[in-house]
Amino acid sequence: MTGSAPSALRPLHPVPRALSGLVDEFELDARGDIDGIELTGVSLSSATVQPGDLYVGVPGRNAHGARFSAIAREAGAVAVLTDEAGAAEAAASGLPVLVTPDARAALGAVAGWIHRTEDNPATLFAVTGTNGKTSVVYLLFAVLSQLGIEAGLTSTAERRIGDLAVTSSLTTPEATELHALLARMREAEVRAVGIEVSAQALSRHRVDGLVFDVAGFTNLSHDHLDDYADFEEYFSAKLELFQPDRSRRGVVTVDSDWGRRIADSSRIPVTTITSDPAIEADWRVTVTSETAESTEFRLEGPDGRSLTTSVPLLGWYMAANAALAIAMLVESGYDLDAIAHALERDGGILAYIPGRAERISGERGPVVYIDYGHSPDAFLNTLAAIRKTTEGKVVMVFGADGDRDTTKRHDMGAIAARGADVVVITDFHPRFEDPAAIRAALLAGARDAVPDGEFLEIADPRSAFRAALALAGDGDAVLYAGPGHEDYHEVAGVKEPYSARDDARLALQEAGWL
Ligand SMILES: CC(=O)N[C@H]1[C@@H](OP(=O)(O)OP(=O)(O)OC[C@H]2O[C@@H](n3ccc(=O)[nH]c3=O)[C@H](O)[C@@H]2O)O[C@H](CO)[C@@H](O)[C@@H]1O[C@H](C)C(=O)N[C@@H](C)C(=O)N[C@H](CCC(=O)O)C(=O)O
Ligand SMILES: Nc1ncnc2c1ncn2[C@@H]1O[C@H](COP(=O)(O)OP(=O)(O)OP(=O)(O)O)[C@@H](O)[C@H]1O
Repeated sequence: MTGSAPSALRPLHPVPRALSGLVDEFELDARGDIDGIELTGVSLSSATVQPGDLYVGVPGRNAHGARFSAIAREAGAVAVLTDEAGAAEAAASGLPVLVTPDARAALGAVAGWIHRTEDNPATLFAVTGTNGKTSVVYLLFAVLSQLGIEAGLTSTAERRIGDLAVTSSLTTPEATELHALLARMREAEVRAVGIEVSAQALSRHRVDGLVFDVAGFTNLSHDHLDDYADFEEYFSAKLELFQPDRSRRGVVTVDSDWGRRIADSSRIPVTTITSDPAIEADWRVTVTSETAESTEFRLEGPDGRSLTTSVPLLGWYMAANAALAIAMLVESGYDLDAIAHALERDGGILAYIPGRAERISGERGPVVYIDYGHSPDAFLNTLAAIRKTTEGKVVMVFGADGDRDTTKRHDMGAIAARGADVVVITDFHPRFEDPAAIRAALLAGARDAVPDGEFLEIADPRSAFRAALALAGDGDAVLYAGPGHEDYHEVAGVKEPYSARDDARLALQEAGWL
């Protein structure tokens, strides 16, 4: 049930809005004739412009978007919104130009106006945190569907409306895509939407123009320190979601100091949740049984009510994620007893999360998981969960992103070395970096942690996975961390087709285990 083509979902029947109305509403400086022009959409990239769109040219790392105004016009754009720096290039396209001091900052409200997002009756759930966002969004979707509610989601893996899905490019879409998606969801009568909100999205105005009904926080650990100067700055970006201009209510996991700080510093009503018996919170989750196939847990609420259910997913943290999803639903007005009834009827939460500790193996041979975890904390948790349900040895295959936070590599290597019996280091999206240097950094972390550990270095991921499989047998587990749901491998700017899930299935067939 993974997505199809990587295209955005837009409304099928947009109701046009007058360009002059936009100018008045946002007091824009209009240059050129705007009379009679109607807008049916808005795009931040010339590559995604559709006829009737407003093209928005913002400055980027590589270029000013206004440079692509002529291409946008050829694709059907009817006007350009940009800043003063882009105005001349935008005007050269011959389109009318609207100027505003910071076009990216204006974008959320503008996209919301064009797509009439305020008319959307859906309940909006936002999920943030370093790990678990995608999982919570899918768990929200699953429980809502089991309640008979038409649901939608946007995640790192896909944008989904019921059975319709497209592959995602960013974790959180740009405001242009997000508002269009919500308009499409309104057409499909979606009543509730789970939205994965990255720190980058908050910092870059991607969720502007929305106020979420309930925001959820999972945790904070080492990641994205290429984008943020330090943890404090990364934390501040996430904290923004728990303020009145972004969300109405919050449910915050207080297992860590970061969570407690969010709960204390937030200026919206916050309900707390924990899976740590030593911590006080409004909601408490206790894992009652863990197997390779499923995790069962009990959730106790603030008013003495509780439920016991299970997720068909590996690890205590999936129980924590499911409990967070349920608490968010209750905070938005759904009844805990109704949720308990639906889950009991169905024998637990019917969730499928693409590429999150996804079990690829069958009945015979080692248990093989493909996971999207690419941070030290994700490695720690997934390895601990696999260790708990594995009698034999644990073999781990992984690499690290090129051109992304380099400071986490040493810890990733060290945690893998400590948690797995055999570690196979391979390439994972080296992008423009030297792949050998990335592997060396991971190996150094592994060797520093476990000097006499068993480490293999195999650059080609296909060969690396097969080498790992050759070392495993019945009762053992192989964890391939990093690629998750993805269907490409990015080397020097080229995305080569590569699905770890498909390749792992093929390797299991070759080995006679599938
Ligand atoms: C560092 C960063 O955030 N870059 C984003 C930025 O790209 P950029 O500044 O490099 O853009 P640029 O190439 O200079 O182009 C400038 C403008 O011209 C437009 N353009 C450019 C070329 C062209 O032919 N036509 C055209 O219209 C671009 O759409 C852009 O609006 O603007 C682009 C358009 O919106 C984004 O796609 C791009 O995100 C890149 C892909 C990215 O990787 N972002 C990461 C940091 C990110 O946001 N990650 C989080 C992950 C969170 C998690 O893992 O938890 C996320 O939410 O996805
Ligand atoms: N609540 C949690 N606490 C700690 N680790 C978790 C938790 N949930 C998931 N993980 C780990 O993080 C990995 C990534 O999970 P998930 O994709 O749900 O996170 P994410 O926040 O969406 O990350 P990304 O935005 O990079 O996709 C999982 O495979 C698991 O190893």
